[in-house]
Amino acid sequence: MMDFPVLKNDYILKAAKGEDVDVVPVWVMRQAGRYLPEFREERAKTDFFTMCQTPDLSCKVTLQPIDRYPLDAAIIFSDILVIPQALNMVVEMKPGEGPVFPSPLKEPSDMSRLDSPKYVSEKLQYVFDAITLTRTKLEGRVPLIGFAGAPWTIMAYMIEGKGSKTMSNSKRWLYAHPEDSHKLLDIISEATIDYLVGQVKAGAQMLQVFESHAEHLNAALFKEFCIPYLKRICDRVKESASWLGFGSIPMIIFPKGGHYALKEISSLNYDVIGIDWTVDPVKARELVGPNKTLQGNLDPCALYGSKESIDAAVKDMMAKFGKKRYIANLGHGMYPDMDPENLGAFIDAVHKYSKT
Ligand SMILES: Cc1c2[nH]c(c1CCC(=O)O)Cc1[nH]c(c(CCC(=O)O)c1C)Cc1[nH]c(c(CCC(=O)O)c1C)Cc1[nH]c(c(C)c1CCC(=O)O)C2
Repeated sequence: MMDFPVLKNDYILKAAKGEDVDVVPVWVMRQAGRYLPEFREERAKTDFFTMCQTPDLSCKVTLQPIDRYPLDAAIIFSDILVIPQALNMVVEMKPGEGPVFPSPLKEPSDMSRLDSPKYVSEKLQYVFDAITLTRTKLEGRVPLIGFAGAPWTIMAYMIEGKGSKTMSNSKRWLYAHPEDSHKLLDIISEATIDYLVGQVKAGAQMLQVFESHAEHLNAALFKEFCIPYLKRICDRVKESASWLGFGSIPMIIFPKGGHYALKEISSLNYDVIGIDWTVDPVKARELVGPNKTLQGNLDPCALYGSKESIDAAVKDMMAKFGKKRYIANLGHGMYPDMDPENLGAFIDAVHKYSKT
């Protein structure tokens, strides 16, 4: 096990475990990103995936929001789509368009193009190196979060080849090729387990699994095509981390648009459930019960409002969540055209209402 600087702020780890904290911890999704001028300056010089593959650059932009704001966690700068890349698919980041796969999986026979998940950890060593470097450079200021996409979300990208309004290509697989869908989800899950365990070994102190495409499914599809894989990932990663001497690694599941599945998800071993802004925090608490930490859920677009309106929205949000078993966050990521000052107003408001 590596030797890292002593952790000075463990609020988020405590909140994840349900321990009492005197302030509500806060971080935001996409906190390292284009809304920050210092990120855009780096990004202007280097292609997106080259940045991900260069530990010095990944570390540098991961630390940018930590240097600027009193956040309670850092999240490693990378992308969920490094898993399809490690399975032998080409993914490019097109300006103004987002990620694009030039040759997506069209039919189940295309799965023969995929490499074995056995080699994923070797191929993603650059992420582990970025994590180790960043954990060192953080000097114990805050914990470092690692992450991966959930299997359905990754499968949908591999089949659609880009963002999609309907996900009808990938959903066609679920209805027309259920067995092959399970085969693909199994491959992605095995890759993801090794990848997340590798992140823990490299220094990640908490993990988030992004089920960003939950909104396209329903309770029945989620139960068949998501739950078993989310369960396998959580149980196997926790078991390996514990066996390797890292104790109980806190894990967050973020099912974006998955309001219909919250109760089912609460039966899994994730410590934290992230909710998007469409879910009422009081209803979410009823659904998941008292033994899970909730994370979220301000509408990111609230950051387009005035500082006063952000303050009022945070006050309302925090009254609904309460201060126990709660991690403050947005209901999804920052957008590139947001004012960095307004993120500061969000974080200040969380601190203000977490004290009173
Ligand atoms: C679906 C998804 C992806 N990537 C990710 C998800 C899950 C979260 C979600 O639901 O948004 C996860 C992700 N992507 C990125 C991070 C870094 C850590 C952080 O949150 O700060 C994380 C955790 C950096 C990024 N990932 C991306 C950027 C912007 C790309 C750029 O700089 O050109 C960043 C900073 C690109 C990306 N990557 C992806 C998309 C759809 C896009 C385009 C979005 C856009 O253009 O704003 C796939």
